[in-house]
Amino acid sequence: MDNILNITDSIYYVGLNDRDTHLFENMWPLPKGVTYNSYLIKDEKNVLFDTVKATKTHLFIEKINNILDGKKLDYLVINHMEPDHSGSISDILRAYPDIKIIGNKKTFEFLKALYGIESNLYEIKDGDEIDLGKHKLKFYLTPMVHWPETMMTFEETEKILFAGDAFGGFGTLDGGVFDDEVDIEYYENEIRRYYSNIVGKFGPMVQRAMKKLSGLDIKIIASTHGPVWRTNPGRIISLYDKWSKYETEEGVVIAYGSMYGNTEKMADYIARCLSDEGIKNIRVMNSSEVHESFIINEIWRFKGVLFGTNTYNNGIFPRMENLLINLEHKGIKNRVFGVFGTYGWSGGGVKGIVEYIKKNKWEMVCDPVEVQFSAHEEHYEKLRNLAKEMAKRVKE
Ligand SMILES: Cc1cc2nc3c(=O)[nH]c(=O)nc-3n(C[C@H](O)[C@H](O)[C@H](O)COP(=O)(O)O)c2cc1C
Repeated sequence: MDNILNITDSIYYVGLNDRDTHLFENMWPLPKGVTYNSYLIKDEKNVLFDTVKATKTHLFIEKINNILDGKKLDYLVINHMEPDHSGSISDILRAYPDIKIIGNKKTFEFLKALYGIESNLYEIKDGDEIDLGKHKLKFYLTPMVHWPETMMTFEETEKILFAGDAFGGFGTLDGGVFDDEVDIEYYENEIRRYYSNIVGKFGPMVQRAMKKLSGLDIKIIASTHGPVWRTNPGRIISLYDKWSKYETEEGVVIAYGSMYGNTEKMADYIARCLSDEGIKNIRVMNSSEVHESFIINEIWRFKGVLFGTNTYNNGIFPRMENLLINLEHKGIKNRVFGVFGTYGWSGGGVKGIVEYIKKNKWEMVCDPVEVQFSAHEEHYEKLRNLAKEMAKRVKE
């Protein structure tokens, strides 16, 4: 019985690190890896919470077998059906053919459509409870955090919330698993990146879920990604509250696209002017170099957003347009925006960004600043003015 990690005396961590996958959802970079967390309660009835990505099934089942030590697995609770958590369900069913799979109506629709599984089902409704012996589970449906079937399970004796993807983040657990065992600031940035990239679009549904859970005396939050919060669960709850309300800090993100440095020159000048105005948090980010995942993360944090682009084939520089498409998907709100850029002959880059801003009803701090080929002495006043208007708004 080696390598067994207890969350409490009878609750075990059976998740795994993934340092091999480079892109989460084949899209979001994973420089620090990711975990697929799963948990097991041993009681009169033994229950597993979610599974792991199919690439990790073998190690996962080995861990479960070690802990159960010949005992049977009675239930599998599926809080979320995304394949990074549901990928081992078929194998669990093969290993434990008598298991009952607990989920809601939508879970079972997805289970059939994804894996063809239609047997061993135990359907629950919002607020239903199941007794395990010493432990008691209560189910809370939390749709669209961030899929339609998503739910959370509260274990009432030890007051632990099995939260699915909510409160989770990127980053492997390198030894430490609990919030008090790790440098939590190292994880917080990756938790916000996970939130903004994966869950961010669903802020109102996160708020609805948090209201539903607000009466619970939660001692431990066990998400399906990242650290387990046992010492300060209030910290991740308040961060989630802030992010899902689209609240901001004082600071400006300048995201730009530039082939030959002319638009970048404007970005650097504006950044210097913002600093003159007393803004300390300024992030100048090259959209060709920095994946939009990281730019979105910074935009989720700060109130001011400046977009810079050259003109490329009559339109926005493609890497910048990609960022705009993503931000539009995320439904970003409560920010103030500004635009600057360059063109050679006909223009179209700056105009294209302004169209995005209008379409999304995002607020602009002042008119855009556009120059032919490169900014010179006569353009600096306008750029300084853009920085001043932006600084004024983010300090409000
Ligand atoms: C491949 C390419 C395509 C371009 N397409 C246009 C265009 O359609 N319309 C235009 O006005 N300028 C166009 N330009 C000119 C650039 O927008 C201009 O040179 C600008 O100063 C480049 O800024 P940068 O150095 O920040 O990339 C193009 C330049 C290149 C290299």
